[in-house]
Amino acid sequence: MAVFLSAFLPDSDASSKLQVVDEGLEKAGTENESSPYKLIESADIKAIIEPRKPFSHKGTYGHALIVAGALKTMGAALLTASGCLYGGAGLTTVSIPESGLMALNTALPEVMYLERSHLIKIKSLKKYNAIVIGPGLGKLFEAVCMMEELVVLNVPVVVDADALNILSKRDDLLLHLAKNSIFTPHLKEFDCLFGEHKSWWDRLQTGRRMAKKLGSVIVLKNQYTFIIDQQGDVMINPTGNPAMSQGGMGDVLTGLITAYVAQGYSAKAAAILGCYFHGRAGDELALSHHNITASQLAAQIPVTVKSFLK
Ligand SMILES: NC(=O)C1=CN([C@@H]2O[C@H](COP(=O)(O)OP(=O)(O)OC[C@H]3O[C@@H](n4cnc5c(N)ncnc54)[C@H](OP(=O)(O)O)[C@@H]3O)[C@@H](O)[C@H]2O)[C@@H](O)CC1
Ligand SMILES: Nc1ncnc2c1ncn2[C@@H]1O[C@H](COP(=O)(O)OP(=O)(O)O)[C@@H](O)[C@H]1O
Repeated sequence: MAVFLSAFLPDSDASSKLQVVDEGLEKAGTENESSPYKLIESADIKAIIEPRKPFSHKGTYGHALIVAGALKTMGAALLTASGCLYGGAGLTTVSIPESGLMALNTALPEVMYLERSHLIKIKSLKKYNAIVIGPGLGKLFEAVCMMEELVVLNVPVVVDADALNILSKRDDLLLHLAKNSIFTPHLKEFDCLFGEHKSWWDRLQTGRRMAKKLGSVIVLKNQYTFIIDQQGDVMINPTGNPAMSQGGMGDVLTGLITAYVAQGYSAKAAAILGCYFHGRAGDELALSHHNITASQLAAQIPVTVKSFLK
């Protein structure tokens, strides 16, 4: 049965109505004329996800650093940290303003703290297996400097929210960010970064071109989230629902994707796993909840992954 791309877009366009979406990620190898648009299926996730190993310890699952939060948006940093924690990273450290320290220790005692001033000690950042910057960070001069430091560090990063808005004004940073980074914009952030678009079809084509140019993965968030890989192929995430439309939900997704990067998955695999389980956790909760808070969703993630693996 053919699935058409227009079914996954909030608007339709003559071009999108003609595009067929392959079901499953592995179609490329089995059909002569494969489509660049692929629908993620549970079999694809089973092929990617690895069970936790019997002889393992916290070091096995990586150390994630989250650079996020400002005085009035500290919650975004905490939600990102909870996504990372519940996503199974071995160790999670957040770099937030000192004013958030008490909230961090109260809400998430498993998470460690790194002073903002230590972010300029580039060598000390090399020990992290995954770094994310942006949620609730603000656009102040300090945030721009942190973005500059991460470009100098030249390691792949997960870039979200305010860090995306900073990059939208700094092509020099955007183009020099390490390849295999992951960008996680919603519609407004995407258009801020790459220019206004009249249709979702146009937005997707820009996403494909930019993912190739940057050599990175773009996670274009929407009701159906599009994961665009370094070759410009588009993976469509089928999970998620309107009960999830509450603030902070994207911060949890960002933390979850970062957890998978810390655990050693490739940028593409981490983005696919993160989006799929984020939406699936929401779908499970929506069976008994009219709406879902971001914190609730984070706590559901290990339950969802466990039941999926059974
Ligand atoms: N607890 C905390 O600390 C939280 C902190 N947060 C942090 O705050 C920072 C700024 O966040 P922000 O909400 O002010 O700006 P932003 O998300 O850019 O939205 C601006 C406008 O864009 C639109 N829009 C948004 N999403 C859309 C979508 N999916 N699809 C389509 N349109 C969408 C929408 O416009 P409208 O559609 O209403 O015209 C909206 O009004 C950022 O760092 C973030 O991490 C939040 O995560 C919340 C919890
Ligand atoms: N109706 C919906 N259907 C599916 N997913 C949704 C829906 N509403 C929100 N989401 C998901 O929630 C997240 C919202 O992200 P974002 O807009 O960045 O939130 P925030 O900035 O508040 O953290 C995205 O991953 C999006 O796919």
